Amino acid sequence: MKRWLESLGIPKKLWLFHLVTALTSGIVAGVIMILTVWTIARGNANTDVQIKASIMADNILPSLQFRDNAVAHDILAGLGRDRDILRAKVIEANGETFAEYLPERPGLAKRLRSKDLIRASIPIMDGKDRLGTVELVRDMNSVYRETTIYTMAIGVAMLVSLLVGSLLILRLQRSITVPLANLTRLMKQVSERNDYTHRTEVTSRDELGDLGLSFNHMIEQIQQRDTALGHELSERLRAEEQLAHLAHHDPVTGLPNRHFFRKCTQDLEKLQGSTDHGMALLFIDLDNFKYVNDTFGHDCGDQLLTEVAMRLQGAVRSNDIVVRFGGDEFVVLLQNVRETALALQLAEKLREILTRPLRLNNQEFVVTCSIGVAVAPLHGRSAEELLQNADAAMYHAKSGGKDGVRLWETTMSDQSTARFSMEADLRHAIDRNELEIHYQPIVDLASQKPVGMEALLRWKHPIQGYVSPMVFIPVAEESGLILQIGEWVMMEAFRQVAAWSADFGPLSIAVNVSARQFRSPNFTARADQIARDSGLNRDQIELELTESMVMGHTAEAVRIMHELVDCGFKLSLDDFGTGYSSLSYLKRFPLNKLKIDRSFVSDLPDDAESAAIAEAIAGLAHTLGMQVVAEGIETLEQAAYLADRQCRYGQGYYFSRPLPASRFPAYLAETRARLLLESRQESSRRHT
Ligand SMILES: Nc1nc2c(ncn2[C@@H]2O[C@@H]3COP(=O)(O)O[C@H]4[C@@H](O)[C@H](n5cnc6c(=O)[nH]c(N)nc65)O[C@@H]4COP(=O)(O)O[C@H]3[C@H]2O)c(=O)[nH]1
Repeated sequence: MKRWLESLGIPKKLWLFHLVTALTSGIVAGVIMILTVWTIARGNANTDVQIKASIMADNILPSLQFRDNAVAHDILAGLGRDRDILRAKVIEANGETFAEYLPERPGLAKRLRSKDLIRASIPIMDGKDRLGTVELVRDMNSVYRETTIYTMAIGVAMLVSLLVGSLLILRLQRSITVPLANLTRLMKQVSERNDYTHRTEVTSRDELGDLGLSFNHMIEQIQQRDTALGHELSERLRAEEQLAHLAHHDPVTGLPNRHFFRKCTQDLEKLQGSTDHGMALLFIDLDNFKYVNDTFGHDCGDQLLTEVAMRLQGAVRSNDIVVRFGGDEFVVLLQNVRETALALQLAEKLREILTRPLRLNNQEFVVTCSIGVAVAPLHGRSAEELLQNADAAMYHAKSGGKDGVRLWETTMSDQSTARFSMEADLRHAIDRNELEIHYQPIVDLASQKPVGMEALLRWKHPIQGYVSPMVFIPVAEESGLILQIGEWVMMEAFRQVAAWSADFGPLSIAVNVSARQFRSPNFTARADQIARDSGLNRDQIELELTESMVMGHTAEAVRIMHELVDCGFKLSLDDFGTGYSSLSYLKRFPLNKLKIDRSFVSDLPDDAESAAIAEAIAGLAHTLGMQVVAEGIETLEQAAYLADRQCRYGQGYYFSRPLPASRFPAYLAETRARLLLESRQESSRRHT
């Protein structure tokens, strides 16, 4: 029963409740009312018969006194109009019937035998004497009638109230079930379809109305959270995608990066077992990217890289992979290429495409590149091995004059290893006192007097002997060791020249500064501190910069140069004329000297072109208020030629090779003595 009740819906429960309540209360009330009506009707009938009997007793008294029973009978017959009176009788005191009236009613005898009769017996008194008794008998018909009528009225009232109650219940039931059904439908929509757009209609202000409002509010909040969550989720997904893209792609060119390359080659190797199916790897390094980047700024450099990336991608097949491997390094993985001839042919094609002129910042550039090629399985069975070998081949292409393609050969690995071991050895060079500075005099060309010197670094390798700075300075630059080495050179040279200046009078010292040193954040402060510690005057110190390091990021370079000049250092521009000198910039630089590169000096005075260049540089420097130093003077003619063309200073083997510190004082002393002697001889010749 309980289960059955629980399984019923609210409308049916309401109906059941209503029926049970209405019927129970109707029946109870009906029974009580019928009983009450019955009791009252019976009481009324009883009273009525008593009253009638009393009246009859009073009326019949004379008939009894005069013993006229006919009159008595007539009086009794007057009760005949009352349909409920069944018998009226006058009994004398002696018990004999004086008069009796029996109305003519159908079934009177049967009715008189009924148990439900009301009897009234009233004495007929004459004063204090009782003459007889009036006896009336009536049946219960009127009581039954009355009770029946009431019962029917109650029944009708009950039916009407049941009907009205049902209508009310129907309304009540609708006012409950409709909002509940709406809520249920909405909830299903939310839970099954995650659709938060709908709201339930709130029509009442009762608890159900509150429930509807609360539900709508809840949906509203869920919708907002859902939207926010969805937004957040899509943001996060986008960020994750972006991160994944960034982790595997180069932001400048959009090409896959080295991480992508490694992952991709690992996947390929897993898939295909090894590289036996054929794979060629091209390692491409741009030859003059650093110059473009330093001279024309990073934006220009980035444009160049993007253009290179586009050209490479446009030139390979769709299943080949082009990767930006590092700064100006690109790797191209050619799939299903087994023949070295084909790989070389493709590499040559790429080299040719890359060297086609391109325009950046309204200027035309030609970018050359060096390409190393390694082909599987001949030059390596794994992508990593191929990469190393192609890299080594690329180095050889570069050191062989750049702008070329080289196929990997077994001997190359040894040379690459040698480069790495050089870097490792160089790290210990300072600690192991393997570095030395040699000093090359700088001479006043007119008087031939040494006025200063250039510090030139030497590395005395324990096994290889003297290693040229042309070889180890690039390694030091690339590895960052140049910062430490450069500081050591300044410390050693400043200290040394301070000591010689004390003995020989003020001498100037020119120190080469590398690009990396120049751009290091605290270069000026460090140089200033080292100069202070050495005791050497700042105006004796000349820092040699190169064109490429000051032409790029000009504003920043000019700022650093001014910082150095403000500290009291002199600045000179080394190897002038070999780079891509922008003369318009030159006048913005606070330079003290221009150094004519020895390549223009070596062919002097016969080569007209070199002579014109040397002369132009000297003239330009003169116009800009700078002094000129010619490098690489090897002959008297060169010295004389340059001296005649506004070139005040010179250095070169003609005057002296770079000398170790131990021999430099002797050189100074001898030169001075010689010059003194020569000047005395000259003056005595004049006098004679
Ligand atoms: N053929 C010929 N050569 C002559 C003559 N006179 C001088 N030289 C050589 O010319 C180079 C001049 O130095 P540089 O142009 O600054 O070029 C330098 C400079 O760029 C760099 N370098 C040397 N020492 C340092 C240093 O301490 N720091 C930095 N950053 N670079 C250095 O290494 C380069 C090469 O230095 P070195 O091999 O010492 O070569 C030196 C010098 O030995 C001559 O008459 N004929």
